[in-house]
Amino acid sequence: MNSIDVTGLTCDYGHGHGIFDLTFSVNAGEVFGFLGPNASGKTTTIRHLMGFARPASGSCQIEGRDCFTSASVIQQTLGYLPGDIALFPEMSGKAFVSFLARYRGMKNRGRVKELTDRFELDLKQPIRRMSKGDRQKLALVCAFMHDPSIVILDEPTASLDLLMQHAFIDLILEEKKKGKTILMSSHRFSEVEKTCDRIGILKKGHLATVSSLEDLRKTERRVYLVTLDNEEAAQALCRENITVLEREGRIVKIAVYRDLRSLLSILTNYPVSTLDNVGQTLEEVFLHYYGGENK
Ligand SMILES: Nc1ncnc2c1ncn2[C@@H]1O[C@H](COP(=O)(O)OP(=O)(O)OP(=O)(O)O)[C@@H](O)[C@H]1O
Repeated sequence: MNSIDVTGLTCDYGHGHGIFDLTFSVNAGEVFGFLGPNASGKTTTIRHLMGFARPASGSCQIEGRDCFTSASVIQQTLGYLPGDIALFPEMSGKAFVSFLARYRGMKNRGRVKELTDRFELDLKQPIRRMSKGDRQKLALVCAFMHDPSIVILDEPTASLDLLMQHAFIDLILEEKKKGKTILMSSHRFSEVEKTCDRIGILKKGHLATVSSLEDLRKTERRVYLVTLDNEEAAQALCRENITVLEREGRIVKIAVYRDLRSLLSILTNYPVSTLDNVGQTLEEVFLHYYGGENK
């Protein structure tokens, strides 16, 4: 059984906003990255997974339970980090953690100490006095303290500094080794690259792709570096009907889809000194799906 199943999930806010006919699943023991530009529908999807909203059509299930009709059961056991962390401001971190531990019926609270040490968080301070980063650390402690088998994280490192981002990556890799299932939305390519097995990319509420990182790297798109004899030729090449990613002096970086022949036939008219196939960074692949690439 998959841990998370999303089938035809739709929430139409009108004017093209929302999520449309999303279908994907997350296997047990998998870390699944959920990516997309701002307003592409990541939080809307996660809110449906948490059972906060009833789907307009389609459904989502966690371990076979419908996320909306079984929301309270799911919420009690799941680990969840919301995108907007609105915690009780007058409570101390400690009081909030105790409140949550009681709600979840937790007996063993050893994990709280381990997590606060890991993220260097002082739980004694009132939440209203915590920095944004501290509130995010508190939310992380709350998401993992009951050792859940499934964790859903909405931009878990948005407010963390570099050191703490590393602490987060270490935590995810340890949880992954323990067989936990994690779905996390993120804008940080490096963290996704280090932790995720598969990713789904959302664009304007539609799933642009669901793919393993391995397969993403081997996309049909190849990138070539063409070095010309002079800069004028490089400038002229950029005006051809090709996808130029960038030009630096005599060197032009070009994306090619499927067939190299049309590029080769154009290049026969140019003084080419070298042609190299270069590996793409994962960031370049993502940006291609995000739609930030110019012709
Ligand atoms: N309650 C709502 N009513 C109307 N429109 C909404 C509502 N919630 C979200 N939207 C719209 O739905 C779209 C998707 O929003 P969502 O918050 O899911 O995006 P996101 O991918 O999480 O964005 P970000 O990366 O900026 O956090 C946006 O255009 C947003 O304005």
